[in-house]
Amino acid sequence: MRVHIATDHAAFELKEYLREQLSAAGHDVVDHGATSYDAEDDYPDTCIPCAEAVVADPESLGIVLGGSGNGEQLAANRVKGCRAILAYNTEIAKLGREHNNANVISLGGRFTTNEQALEIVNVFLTQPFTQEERHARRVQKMTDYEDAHLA
Ligand SMILES: O=C(CO)[C@H](O)[C@H](O)COP(=O)(O)O
Repeated sequence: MRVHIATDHAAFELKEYLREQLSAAGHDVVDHGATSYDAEDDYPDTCIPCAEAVVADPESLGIVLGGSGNGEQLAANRVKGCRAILAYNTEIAKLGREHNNANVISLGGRFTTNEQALEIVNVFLTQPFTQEERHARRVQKMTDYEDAHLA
């Protein structure tokens, strides 16, 4: 699967780890930066382009990383068509795919080990959306809102 990934400085090492692990597992990983550690960088600069790439490539999924994951999720969700969840365990990641058809996962690198993050990401990448009517209906209502109100 093609996987778009982005981070700020706070999870730079985690991004490098995930990129290596996911590439080794056969995923086509597209790295949207940061490309080096810079304590003054800003998460919207990498997370928004990452979310844009996911929306433009509907077969792909995305990962945004930061210290908490909060701002990174917020930044990704500025992009029309992006459904980013903040996940802190495997069950939340699973539900994000099953119920919400999330296409981006946000993780807080200051609150998870590299190994925990990889486990969460692997669940996210492998769990399909259920397609159940009630979940599809709710996701569609968000899409309808975007289509009606967002450029
Ligand atoms: O998690 C984040 C945003 O939600 C950022 O990674 C975090 O705010 C960066 O903090 P600092 O500039 O103090 O390293």
